[in-house]
Formats: sequence, C-alpha cells, structure tokens
Amino acid sequence: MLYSACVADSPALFHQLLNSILWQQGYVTLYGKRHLIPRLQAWYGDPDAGYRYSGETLTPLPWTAELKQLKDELQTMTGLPLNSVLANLYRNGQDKMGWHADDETELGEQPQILSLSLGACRDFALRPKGASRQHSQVALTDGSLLWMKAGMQSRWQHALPARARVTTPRINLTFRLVNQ
Ligand SMILES: O=C(O)CCC(=O)C(=O)O
Ligand SMILES: [Fe+2]
Repeated sequence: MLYSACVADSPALFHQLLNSILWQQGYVTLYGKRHLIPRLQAWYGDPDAGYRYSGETLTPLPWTAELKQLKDELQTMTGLPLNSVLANLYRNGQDKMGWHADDETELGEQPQILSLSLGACRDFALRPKGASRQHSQVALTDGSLLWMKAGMQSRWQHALPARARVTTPRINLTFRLVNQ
C-alpha cells in the first residue's frame, strides 16, 4: 500500500538526514569475493536490535533526533511496533539494490516494513519468489510511504534497479521490528 504526502517539508528533512546520518559504503561477500555495495547505508535502532543483512552483522547506531521522531510518528500512525531503521542513500541512478526479500529470521514470521522515500523518484520493482523476471513496478515519489504488509516478504522479492537518467540522490528509510 502506498501513501503519499506524509512528510510536511521533505526537502528540509532530506537535507537534515543527508547531513546527520553516518553514511557508509559497506561490503558484501559473494562467492568468496568482497564487493562494495552500490549505495551508502546506515543502521539505527534500539541498542538490542542487532541484525544480519547481506551476510554482515549490523549493530545499530543510537537514534538521531530526526530518525527517532520519524519512528515515533510512524509507529503512532500505523500502530506497528518499530525498533530500528535501515537508511539507504542512492547517490544517483547508478546506485541500486538487487532482488531480495526482507525475510531474515530476526524479522519474525510475517514482518511488516514501512519504507519512507525522500528525494529522487525511483522505481521499486517486484517479482514473485521463484520468478526470474520483474512482474511490476511502483514509482516511489518524494515523501511517499510504502507499507510492506504481512505476507509480502514470504511471497515476493523486491529490488531498486539502476536508472541511468536519474542524476539526483534519494534517501530511503525502512523502519522495521527486529526481534531481540
Ligand atoms: O530503497 C528502497 O526503496 C528499497 C530498500 C529495501 O528494499 C531495503 O532496505 O531492504
Ligand atoms: Fe528490502
């Protein structure tokens, strides 16, 4: 489900997040070889919300004021308990995220994830698990909130494909509940 215009002043929030988040370019190990991840990211949350992602264990950084406020507002708005957020910075259309489902055991049986997008509009691609080609895509506009509800991670994969024409950055925040 996609909600739009949930952020009152998204350019201001975009710049606050760009400047306050400790963006890092991590590595992923594929077939024994280390590759730089094609985006910057950072993991924030409650101290006990440790999480394994793409073969790496991420220890959450303590909430920044902006992230804590967003988390509290989204929690109130949706009623979902949330204790962490993965922040992604796609510097331009070359940065991307490959096909995956957020179905790690730490996220529980039927995880729900709230995904807030700011900045450049990017396509969010979907395919059923087991399929080899994209099924559909949704344009995630500035200020939009995508609610990935129960059932999605067990049946679908998603990706953020490269888009050569996009020259401006996008921040995406995926708020999650990690089991302690
Ligand atoms: O950037 C996006 O919209 C997707 C991010 C995502 O799938 C994730 O952080 O797991
Ligand atoms: Fe994801």
